[in-house]
Amino acid sequence: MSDRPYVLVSCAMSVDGFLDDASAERLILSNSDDLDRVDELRARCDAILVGANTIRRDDPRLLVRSDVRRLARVAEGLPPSPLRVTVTRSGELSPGARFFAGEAESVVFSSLSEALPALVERGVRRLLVEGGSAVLTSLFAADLVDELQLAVAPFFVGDALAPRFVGPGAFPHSARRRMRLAGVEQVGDVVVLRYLLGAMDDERWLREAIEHSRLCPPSRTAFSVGAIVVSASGEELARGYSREGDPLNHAEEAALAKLSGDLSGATIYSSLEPCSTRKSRERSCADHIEAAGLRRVVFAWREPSLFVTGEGAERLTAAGIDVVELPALAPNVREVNAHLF
Ligand SMILES: NC(=O)C1=CN([C@@H]2O[C@H](COP(=O)(O)OP(=O)(O)OC[C@H]3O[C@@H](n4cnc5c(N)ncnc54)[C@H](OP(=O)(O)O)[C@@H]3O)[C@@H](O)[C@H]2O)C=CC1
Ligand SMILES: Nc1c(N[C@@H]2O[C@H](COP(=O)(O)O)[C@@H](O)[C@H]2O)[nH]c(=O)[nH]c1=O
Repeated sequence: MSDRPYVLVSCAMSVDGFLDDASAERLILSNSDDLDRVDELRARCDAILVGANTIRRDDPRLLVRSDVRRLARVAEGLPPSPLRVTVTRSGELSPGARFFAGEAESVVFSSLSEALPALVERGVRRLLVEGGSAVLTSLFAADLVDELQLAVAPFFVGDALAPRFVGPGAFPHSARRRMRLAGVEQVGDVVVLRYLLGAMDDERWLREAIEHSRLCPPSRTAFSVGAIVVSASGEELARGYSREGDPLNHAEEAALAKLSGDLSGATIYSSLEPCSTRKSRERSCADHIEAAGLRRVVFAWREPSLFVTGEGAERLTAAGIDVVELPALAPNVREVNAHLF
């Protein structure tokens, strides 16, 4: 079992890096479309965490607002809104806070190091952290964030007493370990920057999977693919290559067959996009990945339509799995498969 969930930080800051102003009123930095984007993130996670001071200052509900999204969750057998989580050392939380009211469950921990494994125990695989500054500083400094979605609002706050996005800290992502920019989205007058913090690891593991594919017995009718399953804490769990042990085996299938138990925090690195249909067997690699409970897939090369039409990335995304494509490594995969072209 992984020791922590996939941690996605979502917050909005002013162009000069503040999460709020210093007044007692909550400052809305997002616009309505951006708040709707955050609502979608809420609907797709298992729990939402904020620091105790955000509860004291903002009195947030932390519920999914959209009826459609709440109903869709219920149809999937989930509660209408995710579990609400906070951390506090002082324990100073008002029982009348909205955090404790309404249709979602609420849970309070005394530290982040207690909270993360306990949430895994409760079945939380994907945790959305919305702030505030102190909690974000701790999580980033401890290298516990997998993804950051940062909305930048087009105005200044300019008050030294206001909370910054993060305070000072020894952050592992410095100039020497840059986060990977995975997307830039304009939402009206707000820009949303999406960063992946395990970026260096992604590239390293994917290169390793491509090297592993060199072990494949050559075939004129199938690709040579390598796959590696890595836990949330960065340990290799299993690896596989095409035709390993059986001439019909795919790499992802071979790797996953070596594993059992909870793989929800793990990532599978595959040199080629996982297949969505196959001629030789009934279940595709996309099926195997979904069935194994993996929530993250990283691959280098979209499957060229030589043998079947690949829609693995689309299928996995539609199943709520995070799919990351690193096309910069696609030529390396093509080189291993040069005999097919
Ligand atoms: N723009 C945005 O997207 C967002 C803005 N905000 C803003 O952020 C501000 C709040 O930020 P901030 O004041 O930094 O507070 P936080 O919300 O980060 O809460 C800090 C409190 O959380 C508890 N805490 C933090 N870290 C730990 C830990 N490791 N272990 C145990 N408890 C911990 C402590 O509670 P205790 O004191 O009880 O011991 C601490 O005082 C508000 O103004 C809010 O509006 C918040 C979220 C999103
Ligand atoms: N101000 C601000 C955010 N603030 C976050 O939203 C919480 C309020 O949630 P709720 O009561 O459910 O609406 C608040 O406590 C804080 O965590 N979020 C954003 O995406 N953009 C914003 O501009």
